[in-house]
Amino acid sequence: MSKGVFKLPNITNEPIKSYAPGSPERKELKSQLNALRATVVDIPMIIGGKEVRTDKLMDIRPPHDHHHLLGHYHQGDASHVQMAIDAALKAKPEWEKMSWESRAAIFLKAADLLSGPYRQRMNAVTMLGQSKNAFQAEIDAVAELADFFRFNVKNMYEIYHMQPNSAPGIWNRTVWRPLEGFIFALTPFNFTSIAGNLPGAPALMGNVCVWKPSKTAVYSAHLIMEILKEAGLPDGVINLVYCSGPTASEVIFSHREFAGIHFTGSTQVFNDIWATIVKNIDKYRSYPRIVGETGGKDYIFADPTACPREVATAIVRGAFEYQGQKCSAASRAYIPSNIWPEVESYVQKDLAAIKVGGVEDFTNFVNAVIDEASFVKLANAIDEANKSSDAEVIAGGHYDMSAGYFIQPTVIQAFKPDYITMREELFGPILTTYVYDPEKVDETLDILDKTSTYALTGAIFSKDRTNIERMTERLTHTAGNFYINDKPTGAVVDQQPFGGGRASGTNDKAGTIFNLLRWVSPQAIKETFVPATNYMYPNFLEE
Ligand SMILES: NC(=O)c1ccc[n+]([C@@H]2O[C@H](COP(=O)([O-])OP(=O)(O)OC[C@H]3O[C@@H](n4cnc5c(N)ncnc54)[C@H](O)[C@@H]3O)[C@@H](O)[C@H]2O)c1
Ligand SMILES: N[C@@H](CCC=O)C(=O)O
Repeated sequence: MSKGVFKLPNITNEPIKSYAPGSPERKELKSQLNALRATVVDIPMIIGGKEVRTDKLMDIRPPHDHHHLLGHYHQGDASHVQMAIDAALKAKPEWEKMSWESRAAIFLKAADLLSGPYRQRMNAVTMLGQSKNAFQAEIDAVAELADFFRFNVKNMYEIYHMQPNSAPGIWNRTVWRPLEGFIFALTPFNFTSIAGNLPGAPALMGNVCVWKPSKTAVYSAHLIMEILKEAGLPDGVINLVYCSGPTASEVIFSHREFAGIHFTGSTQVFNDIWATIVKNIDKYRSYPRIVGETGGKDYIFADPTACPREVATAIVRGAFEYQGQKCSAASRAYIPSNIWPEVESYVQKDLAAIKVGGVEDFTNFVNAVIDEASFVKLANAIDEANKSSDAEVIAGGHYDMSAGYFIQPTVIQAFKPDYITMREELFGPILTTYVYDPEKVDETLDILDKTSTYALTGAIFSKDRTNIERMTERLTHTAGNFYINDKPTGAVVDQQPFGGGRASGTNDKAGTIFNLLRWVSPQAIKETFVPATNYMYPNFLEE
């Protein structure tokens, strides 16, 4: 129990290291990569703090080098999901009782372990397991995850300070109770930080969790658990299981104690989950909290005054960093014909210079896509564009999975604004451009608004302040994260709170109080110091 109203340590964004040639961090990271490549790891599930192994071993291989074996993980089944729920519910009473400052200390310590002694191991497992280059791993797996852990503590502190006023003679208080039951964290492959934040945020607020990571991000998920354990997270507060999504869903969504889902992933999976929860609503003790950040069809829109070099740089970084596998990645661009030849020539020049290959060679800007299923989907989209009279592949277009799942950064020019790759999320290094008549800015903004069901990120480029204001207003519902003269990726915790609307999610803004408020059920307490002793009020008295 707290005996003091404590101040938090100063909380700021984790500084990002450069990994420039000759830097100590580059040397240390390279030696971690070599060491991990020379080992075959065995990764168990973690349920109730115990390592759980099965006889079903699944390979872990780098997407950019799928002939190489990094290790195995132990695949569970429905019985392990049930074990995880039981372990979570067993840990719940003690965890709920733990003081806020101890919960805060665990997550602050985890952030310091991650950004300190574990930094290069975390980068290396993310690089090898998810095919991220050094810079992309650093901004995600270290900086953003440490930021989530630290800023969530700051936000919890602010929430706990949200207290009501009290009239004389009484004391009103708000107790920020965790939810009754357990939370299910269902996490995607593409961001180690998101994977750690989805169970981490509810746990910090006093909840217990079952966590099922993506099968292609088990390596980094396991390391997050190791760090949390070392930071002092009690056994059973977060339980890590590896099984198929439908297997986990079957057990979890029919459990009476299911209290909420913290999801990030594709829109269709989230829609199915929502429908299942609705179907099962009578089974639950309380109305479950449903938080999901989902897909995108993120855009860059340039007006006729935009600077071609700036637009081209935003396209190359926004569409192709991490192989376009950021939910925020630019995947459609609207460029007016007066600047298009110059924009295209800069993009072509940059793409000709970009190196594609494994993460071990730090000069590779683009690495592999996550797995064979994604590779096939992207290769098919390129083939379709090559066959279509409504589109033309104008850059890249090559793919090869003999050594790793490599898709060359590709630009498709669509001749119709509703060509399929202008509408549907592909989640890979493919950008589709539509060149419009500079006299038709307003009509093209309407087209942009109506072409896709998503509304996650978007960027406009212009040198004209009146246009900037007009476009910002016109596009207000098209993006939860909107950028003016910048690429649509790279949101930083506490600076550009992340999340989108429409089919892109519930927009609860990870890393903010809005998200944390979903994991508490406030209780209002009124305490009266001198209770009434007469039931009558004066108005009932006779004249
Ligand atoms: N909006 C955001 O903040 C944000 C951030 C990152 C990723 N994303 C989105 O995530 C997607 C890419 O990630 P992904 O490929 O890991 O997504 P995914 O939807 O395939 O998987 C997400 C999680 O759901 C599980 N899952 C898959 N099918 C399931 C099913 N039928 N039932 C239950 N669980 C199931 C997966 O095993 C994984 O753990 C993209 O659509 C991307 O836009 C969104
Ligand atoms: N926060 C990341 C997006 C995470 C989604 O995959 C960005 O803004 O680029």
